[in-house]
Amino acid sequence: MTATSVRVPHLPTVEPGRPLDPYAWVEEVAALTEPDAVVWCDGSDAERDALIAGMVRTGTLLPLDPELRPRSYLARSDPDDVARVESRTFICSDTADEAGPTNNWREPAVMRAELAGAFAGAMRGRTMYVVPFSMGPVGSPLAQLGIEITDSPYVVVSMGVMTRVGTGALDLIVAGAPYVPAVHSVGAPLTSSDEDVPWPCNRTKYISHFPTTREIWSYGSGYGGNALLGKKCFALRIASVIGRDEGWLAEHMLLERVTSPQGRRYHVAAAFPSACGKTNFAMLAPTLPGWSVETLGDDIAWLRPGDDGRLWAINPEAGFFGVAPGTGVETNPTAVAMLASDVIFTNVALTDDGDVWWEGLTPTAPEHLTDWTGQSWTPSSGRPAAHPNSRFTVAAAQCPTIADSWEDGAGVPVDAIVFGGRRATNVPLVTRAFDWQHGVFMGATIASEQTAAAEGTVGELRRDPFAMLPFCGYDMADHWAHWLRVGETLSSAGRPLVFGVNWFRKSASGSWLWPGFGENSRVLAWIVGQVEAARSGSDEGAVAGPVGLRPAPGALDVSGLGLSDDDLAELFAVDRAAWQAEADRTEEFFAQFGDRLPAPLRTQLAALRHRLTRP
Ligand SMILES: Nc1nc2c(ncn2[C@@H]2O[C@H](COP(=O)(O)OP(=O)(O)OP(=O)(O)O)[C@@H](O)[C@H]2O)c(=O)[nH]1
Ligand SMILES: O=C([O-])CC(=O)C(=O)O
Ligand SMILES: [Mn+2]
Repeated sequence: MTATSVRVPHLPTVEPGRPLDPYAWVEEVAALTEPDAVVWCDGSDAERDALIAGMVRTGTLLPLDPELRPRSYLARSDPDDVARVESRTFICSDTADEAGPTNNWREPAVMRAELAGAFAGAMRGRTMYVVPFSMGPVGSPLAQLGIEITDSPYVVVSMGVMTRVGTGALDLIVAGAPYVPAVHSVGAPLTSSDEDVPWPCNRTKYISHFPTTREIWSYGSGYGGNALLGKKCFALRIASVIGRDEGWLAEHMLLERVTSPQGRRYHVAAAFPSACGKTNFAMLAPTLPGWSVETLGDDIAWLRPGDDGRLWAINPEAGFFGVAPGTGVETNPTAVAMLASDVIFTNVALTDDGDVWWEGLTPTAPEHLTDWTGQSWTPSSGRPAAHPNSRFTVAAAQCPTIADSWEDGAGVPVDAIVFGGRRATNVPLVTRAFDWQHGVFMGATIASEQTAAAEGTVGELRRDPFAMLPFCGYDMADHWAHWLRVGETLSSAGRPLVFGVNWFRKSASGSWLWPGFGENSRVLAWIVGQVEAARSGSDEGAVAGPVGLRPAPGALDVSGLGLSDDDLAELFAVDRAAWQAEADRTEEFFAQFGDRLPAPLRTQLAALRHRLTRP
C-alpha cells in the first residue's frame, strides 16, 4: 500500500455456502462501522433490564405506570420512521430476473459499494450489539440461525421478545451451523453523547437483502419491520429463498389450532396482507358454542412437506409485533389480556395517569391524552391519538390462548390454508378452491386495499399475491411454481384444502356486511367441516359457483347474527361483469411475469373466465 492510497470501505466478503467465522465477521463489521464498544448479547433478563434502564435514561422508553401496566414502556418514533419502506427495500440477487418484476432489484456489487459508503463510521459514538438468535425453537430441524448486529438497544430488546436470543443459538453457530449474517444501523453516528435523540434514524434508508449469500444489511430506520431483522427480512425474504432451494415454504401466515365441539383438532394457516387481520384471526374467541381456537403464530409460518405426505408448520417467531389500533375488548379480548404487562408499545397514545390508549381500545376516547407525537390531544383534535400503524411487542407465551405445544420443534400438520384480503366489494365471505392448483391461483390473485403498515396511499387496491408482495425474496411467479411443486410432493389425503376469505365487504351504505372477529369462528367451522367432508370424499355442505365452492344453503351457521337475507346474499354475491373485469386485471398482472408464469395459472384464469360465462 502506498502512502497516497485511499482506504475504500467495503462490506465483509461472504461466500455462498461457505462457513462464515462469526468472530472474524463481527470484527470486520466493527472495523467498517467504528462503534465505541462491541457487546455480545446473551439474551438474559439482567441484560434486558440494563438495556431498558439505559433507554429510560435517554428518553427512548417512557415507563408506564407500574400499577396499571407493570414492566411496560412506550417508545415514540421519529414521525418519519413509522412503517416499512418498500421503496427502499432491495433484493440484490445475482440477476434482475431472479428478483422478478415486483421487487426492487439492485446489482449486488453496486449495492455493496453503496452500502459500504453508508455503513462506514455509521456506529461512531454508539455501542454495537451482537445478537445471536434462532428462528424457531433452538435446535429444531425446522429452525434457522442468525446473528443481528445493531447499534439500537430498542432493537436488541425487541429481538429478545420476537426471537430466541442467546447462547443456545451462539453455541450452534460457533460449532459451525450455517447462519444468516444481518447488520442493522440507525445511521446516526454521534460525535458526543449529548447530541443523541430518543429515536435516532436517517432520512436515507436501505433495507437490503443478498439472497445468494443470505445476507441482510439494513440502514437508517429503527422501525420493527425494517430493523428487527429476524422478522420480515430473514423469516420471509431470505427464508423464502432458502425454502425454494430446499423444498419448503416461508409464508406471511398465522397459524392456529381449531377444536370442534366433538374434540377434533385441525390446524389452519392463513395469509392476509399486513394489517388485514392475522393477529385477530390467530387469537379469535369463537362465538360458536363448543368451539375453541388456540394460537400458534400470528404473522409468519414455515411449512415443510413431511415423510407422511402432510404439510408440517412452525411459527419461527417467539413474540407478537401487533397492530394496536382496532384491538379492543369487543374485538380481541385475548390480545387485550395479553397486553396487561411486560409490553413495549410504539407510537400509541399516553393517558394522563401513565397508561396507553389507541383508537378502538375502548368505545370512547379519554378526555385528554398525549398523542403519539408527544402533543396534547383531546377527542376534538381531529387527528388520531395513536399512529394507525402503532404496535405492541410482547412475548408469545403471554398470549392466553397460546397452544401448549407452540414450541414443539416438529410443528403441526396443516389441514387448511386460507387466503384473504381487504376488499370492500366483489370478493365473497368464504370460498373453497376446487383443488390445489385452483388454490395456488387464489393465493396468486389476492388483491387488497393498502393499509398503514407500509408507506403508500391507504385504501388503494393493490395486488398482493400470497400476502407476500413485499416479502418474497425471489420472483413471485417462481414462488407460485414452487407452491405447485410442493403440492405435488404431498399425498392427496395429506394436501391441505385451500380457501379464500374476505371479512371486509361493505354494503352500499358503507358499513361492514360481516361482523368479523369472534364471529369468524362461523367461517372456521364451515372450513373444518369441508376438511372432514373431503376426507370422506364428499363435497357435502358446499355448492360450486363461478369462483369456487361456497357454503350450501344453511351450511354456514349464521343463527343469531340478525343478518338479513339481502345482506347474506350480498356477502356471497358474485357479479359476473365485475369478475370479468377482475380477470382482465389478473391477466395484466400476470403478463409482467412473462414465461415464468406457470402454465397451470394461465389455465386457471381461462377456466375462471369460462365459468363466469356460464349461467
Ligand atoms: N372489520 C374487521 N376488521 C378486522 C377483522 N380482523 C381484524 N380487523 C382489523 O384489522 C386491523 C389489523 O388487524 P391485525 O390482526 O392486527 O392484522 P395483521 O394481519 O396481523 O397485521 P400485520 O401485523 O401488519 O401483519 C385491526 O385494526 C383490526 O381491528 C375483522 O374480522 N373484521
Ligand atoms: O413487518 C412489520 O413491520 C409488521 C408486519 O407484520 C407487517 O407489516 O406485515
Ligand atoms: Mn405481518
